[in-house]
Amino acid sequence: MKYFEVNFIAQPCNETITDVLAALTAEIGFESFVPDEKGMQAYIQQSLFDEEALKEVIRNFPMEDVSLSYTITEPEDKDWNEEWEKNFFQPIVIGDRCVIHSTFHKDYPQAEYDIVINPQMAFGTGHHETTSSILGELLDADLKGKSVLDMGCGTSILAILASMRGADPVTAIDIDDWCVNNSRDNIALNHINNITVELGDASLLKGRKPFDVIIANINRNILLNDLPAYTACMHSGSEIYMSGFYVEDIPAIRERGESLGLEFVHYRKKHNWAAVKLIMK
Ligand SMILES: C[S@@+](CC[C@H](N)C(=O)[O-])C[C@H]1O[C@@H](n2cnc3c(N)ncnc32)[C@H](O)[C@@H]1O
Repeated sequence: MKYFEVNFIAQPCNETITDVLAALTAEIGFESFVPDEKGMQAYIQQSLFDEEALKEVIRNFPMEDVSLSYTITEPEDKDWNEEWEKNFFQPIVIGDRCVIHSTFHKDYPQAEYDIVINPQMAFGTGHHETTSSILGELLDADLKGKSVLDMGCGTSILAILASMRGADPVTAIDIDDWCVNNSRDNIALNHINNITVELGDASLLKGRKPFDVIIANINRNILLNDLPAYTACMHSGSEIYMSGFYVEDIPAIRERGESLGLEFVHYRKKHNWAAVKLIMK
């Protein structure tokens, strides 16, 4: 999948300004944000990029006396995570029960669930707040014998933990072919044989049998848009765990869910990133 890198310069620049900029650009499809002392780099899939919407965000930026400019570049479509993966991806332990590491890590803590991930270009090493919050939910959930759908599976880290915790069968879907290929590699690395990986989006769900549990860590706008397709694949008592948005987005997600027959159960937060659990009534 091809991305644009947008390099924002903010004057003045501080953490509040880059946080607000990240929240507003996330609403128009930007996915990852790297703040620095001058501003922020942000990444968006080329197919989602709308420069008019970006100009609108800048024109209506809600903080006074902040000047924002940007340049757009196209990062090479290659395994640009490799350096990061080799140099910075350290093993991580979630909830004292689940360790995530890569094949090149030789020394890592032991835990009840041991997940091997070679992320390449796919999102999902467990380090991001949204992934670790949903991993925490999966560690608490009763998944034995339950059918699980992981929408926006990335590396399939969530699908893999669900399977290790007894979920069966598991379906993992992602819109990005890199993620689908990477998921298949990671599933094999973990010797799992009940996860089916598919390339596509919510339109693949039409006419499917209900899932007992749905996980979707994507972003606010895609979740708001695709939630009707997800709820169409739920039965009374099915659970849905969603993340990829900020705490201030919870009311919008909750309201959308409730209008589709879901009941809000609870949320978790990490550094202002939210994860919610809802149940079909
Ligand atoms: C934030 S990552 C989450 C990855 C992984 N599930 C995790 O929790 O770490 C979101 C993933 O959703 C995928 N995605 C984006 N839009 C999608 C859509 N409309 N339907 C399905 N997947 C989508 C992206 O390619 C990306 O892999």
